[in-house]
Amino acid sequence: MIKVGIVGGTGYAGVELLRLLLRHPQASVAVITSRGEAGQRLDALFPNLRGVCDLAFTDPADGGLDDCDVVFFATPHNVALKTVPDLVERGQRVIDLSADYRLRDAAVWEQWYGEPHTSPGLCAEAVYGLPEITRSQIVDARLVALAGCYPTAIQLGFAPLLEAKAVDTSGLIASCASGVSGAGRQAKIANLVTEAGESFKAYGVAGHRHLPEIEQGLSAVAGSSVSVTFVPHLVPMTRGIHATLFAQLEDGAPEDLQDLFERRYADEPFVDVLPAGSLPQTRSVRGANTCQIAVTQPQGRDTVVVTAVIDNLVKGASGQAVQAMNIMLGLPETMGLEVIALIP
Ligand SMILES: NC(=O)C1=CN([C@@H]2O[C@H](COP(=O)(O)OP(=O)(O)OC[C@H]3O[C@@H](n4cnc5c(N)ncnc54)[C@H](OP(=O)(O)O)[C@@H]3O)[C@@H](O)[C@H]2O)C=CC1
Ligand SMILES: CC(=O)N[C@@H](CCC(=O)OP(=O)(O)O)C(=O)O
Repeated sequence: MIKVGIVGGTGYAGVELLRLLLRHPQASVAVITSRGEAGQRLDALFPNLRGVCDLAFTDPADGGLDDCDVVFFATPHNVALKTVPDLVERGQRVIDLSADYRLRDAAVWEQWYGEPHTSPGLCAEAVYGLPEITRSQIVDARLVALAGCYPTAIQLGFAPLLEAKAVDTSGLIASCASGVSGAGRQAKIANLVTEAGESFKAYGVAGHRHLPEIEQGLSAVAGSSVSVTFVPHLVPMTRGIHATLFAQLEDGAPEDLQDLFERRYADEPFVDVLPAGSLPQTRSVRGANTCQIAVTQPQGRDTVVVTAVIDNLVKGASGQAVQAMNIMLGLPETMGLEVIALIP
């Protein structure tokens, strides 16, 4: 069995990791941390774990991660930065769900995250964790910087078009909406039912911290600089991201975009290209590690519209983290992830 540690076990991404790992046939959760709930049994905080898990939270300052084969960080930004270098040095394998190592240039990270980056050397070594694009590099990675939630949906949606050099890379547009769990479990007035409910709003229009990550990833796929206008929205639902992606087709683009997408993702267990004429909805992927995608060319004109949905906590975070772990350890990629989405 693989001994696993989770730093940040009281957050939404942490408890989702637990939901998946407690049923993973090859993983055994040895340590799960919380500063605020140290000593408390997990099932006291999360009653869905009664009878499934008799672990208690430990304080991250008390150690315990040394014996783990794989350590997941499900912590806010600028937390993994402080511990990951030591773990990696000791030969432990780390999957960081935060953005601490996602940007290859630490100076760009500092600009967007507003803190000094204390281990810039590891940014170059960290492997970006989006298996459908970086799988071969994840195999031997010591540190996986897991893709963000919006960046996952956006990159999976645009990748086939960019790989085929089918679209103008100077003017991609991504209009996306996220459920409220994307903002984490910490109390924030903006996320109260009374504030976010019965409402729909854009945020971060002038510049969201996922923009440099999205442009970095898409530029790597395209092999040239890609420019994106990214507008996120908050939608009053618990889970889910819906991405509507727009691009202008170039002369010489493949005629049959449906075929392009179907061929690109034919062997991907977690990407489902819907039949022509169907459009995805977030409820079809709730709880599952699936990205559903549709490609449309409205009225046969030169704008292509891709719609993509994921569960932000699964394919956008914890499911993708387990997928990366499976790849790193040479396990079947779908192990522990064969969960069917919840309807309704
Ligand atoms: N929510 C989502 O949809 C997604 C989240 N992510 C990323 O995953 C990470 C976790 O997100 P989420 O679960 O939503 O966040 P939450 O705010 O819900 O949880 C954060 C967790 O980190 C712990 N924590 C906070 N500060 C520290 C610290 N200094 N040292 C150790 N532990 C700490 C908290 O526990 P305690 O305070 O008790 O120690 C808590 O368990 C973030 O980086 C987020 O960006 C990525 C993709 C999607
Ligand atoms: C609705 C909401 O607030 N979403 C968060 C993004 C989700 C997240 O956790 O970001 P990472 O994927 O980078 O970890 C935001 O816009 O900042």
